[in-house]
Amino acid sequence: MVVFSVPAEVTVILLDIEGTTTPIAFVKDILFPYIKENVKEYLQTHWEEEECQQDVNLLRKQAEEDAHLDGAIPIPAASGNGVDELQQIIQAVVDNVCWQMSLDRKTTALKQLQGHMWRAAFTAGHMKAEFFEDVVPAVRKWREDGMKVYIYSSGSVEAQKLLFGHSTEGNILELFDGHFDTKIGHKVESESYKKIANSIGCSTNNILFLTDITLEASAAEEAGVHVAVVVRPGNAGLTDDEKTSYSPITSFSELYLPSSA
Ligand SMILES: CSCCC(=O)C(=O)COP(=O)(O)O
Ligand SMILES: [Mg+2]
Repeated sequence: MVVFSVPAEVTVILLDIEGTTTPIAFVKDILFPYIKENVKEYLQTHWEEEECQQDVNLLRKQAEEDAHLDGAIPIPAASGNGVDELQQIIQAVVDNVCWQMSLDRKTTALKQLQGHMWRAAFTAGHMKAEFFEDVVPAVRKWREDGMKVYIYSSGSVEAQKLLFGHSTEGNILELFDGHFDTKIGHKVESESYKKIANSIGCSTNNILFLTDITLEASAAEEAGVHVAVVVRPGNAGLTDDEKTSYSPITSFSELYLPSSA
């Protein structure tokens, strides 16, 4: 049951994660609660480490940019005033992280810390990433048909590699030619897709982007990228207008590649 014929000029498939390869429930019920439940202890344990200090500095910079936003939580710099001050700063970081997460913000600062925190849970085998059942067979088939397959998610590249390296399907990292995150730009900005094409070494019209978010789809389209919007169980539904404007698919098996004929 083919519902989307992939244009012949497409040589690269670019995949979103949450709501596209992976159920939103896995992110909202497993990945995000892990952060909220463990962030304070993580900061207390790793505070002196260079990586943790870099994460905190990036969060502090983000907090300064966010100062004008309703409910924004500043992160004070240390003045060297002892244990009480340190605990206050840690609490401010915790509150800032929880505030950002309550708004499902996709800032590089938040995503970088989350990626570092998930490392322990994935590598210890406490968490295994989940994919919709059509995902892995389709990606294998696309690669056999000569497609390159990349990931573009708001989750940090480090987090993406943890996810695909520790999944219910095992380590499937080898299926991907590369990864992009918000360091290249935000997913709702068309410039990001031009930069991705440039980095891959192709034209934007050689790329097909699969995502569940129509704002991301329209930004990609504006850059000349082909898009198909993915509708999965647990995703927000599309409006009638969105159903008409985009090409909704419910499974990767609904894509038809001319090269596979
Ligand atoms: C390694 S992805 C973790 C999920 C996440 O943090 C996220 O923000 C997912 O966003 P996406 O761009 O994949 O929809
Ligand atoms: Mg998504």
